[in-house]
Amino acid sequence: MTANGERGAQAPLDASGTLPLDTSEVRDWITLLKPRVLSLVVFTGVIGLAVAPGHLHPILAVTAILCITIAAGAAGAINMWYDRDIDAVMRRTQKRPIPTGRIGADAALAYGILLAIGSIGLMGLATNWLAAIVLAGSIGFYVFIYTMWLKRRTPQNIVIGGAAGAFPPLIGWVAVTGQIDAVPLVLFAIIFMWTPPHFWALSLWAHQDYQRAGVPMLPVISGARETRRQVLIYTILLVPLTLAPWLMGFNTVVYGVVAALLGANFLRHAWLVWKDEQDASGVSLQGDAAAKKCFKYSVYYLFLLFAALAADRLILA
Ligand code: HEM
Ligand SMILES: CC(C)=CCC/C(C)=C/CC/C(C)=C/COP(=O)(O)OP(=O)(O)O
Repeated sequence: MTANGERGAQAPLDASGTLPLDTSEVRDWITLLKPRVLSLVVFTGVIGLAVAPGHLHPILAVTAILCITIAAGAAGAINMWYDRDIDAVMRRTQKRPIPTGRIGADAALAYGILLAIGSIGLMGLATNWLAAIVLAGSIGFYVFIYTMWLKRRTPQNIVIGGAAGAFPPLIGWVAVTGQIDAVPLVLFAIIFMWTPPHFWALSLWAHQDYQRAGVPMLPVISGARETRRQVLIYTILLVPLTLAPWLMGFNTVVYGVVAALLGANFLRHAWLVWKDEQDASGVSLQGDAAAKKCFKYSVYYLFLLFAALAADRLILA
């Protein structure tokens, strides 16, 4: 690898005469799939599949999860292809494989498209074509609606476009049942409502990156104070919604109590973001410590909430 991150001409052959595996190259191709974000996307998909009524052969269930993983990764790769210009400007993203030249833009696009087509086709063959259609819809939503249309146009980009990340539990459910029911739509709505506090908490300290790249995220357009207010509002809307699976009789009161406790803590974090010591324009005087904690908690929160929902449903309900 050269100093600017580009690959040298040829990797040397090892003693057996074969090309040694370049692990950094493999890592770059994995990076294109946004593996860290994938963890939660796939986890919520697994839960949707696990709590759905009916039976799917274990091999087909694993295949369905693999398809959700590959599809979400493919969407991430196409997102990185399209956003390569702004990724090169933002500090958080400028070391990604395309802006550094370690992977060519065309190769990344081809990779994303191939994985997307492969995952949709395999999902249809392994489970049912409704699951494949919803899977295709979620890739399309993330790529066309969020990445190519809304992200660079409106601060509401993540509210509408963020719905892409809410699809996985619905896809998992449909893979088992072949139909769309009220419960997976509630799970969809929970992630939909969770995304704004998740992202806007982060955007409070990452806004300079977005400003530099010309991306109209909420703090750039409406300021930090309004962003804090929106974090709190969406968290207030989210918490009662998480009680719906219990109120609908899908879960027991045990889930209801766990959801309320996890939600109370999320509300505490959102309240501290709102109350953070600020200057006149709402910029934190505490290095955005409250927003950083709120963002971190948002990730644990969704993991724990979905884990509680599945444990309660599979063991108690
Ligand atoms: C449009 C909606 C969303 C936006 C703009 C967004 C943005 C971000 C950003 C910028 C980060 C931090 C840095 C990074 O890892 O690249 C992040 C982290 C994360 N996001 Fe989101 N996110 C969104 C929706 C989601 C959804 C729907 C999920 C899963 C259900 C999710 C799961 C995660 C996880 C698990 C992390 C932590 C990754 C780590 O450990 O670093 N995000 N998100
Ligand atoms: C099943 C399926 C296809 C799901 C796909 C949905 C998906 C990958 C959701 C994650 C949402 C996300 C990471 C948005 C950030 O994009 P960004 O472009 O704002 O983030 P960046 O600045 O880090 O690139």
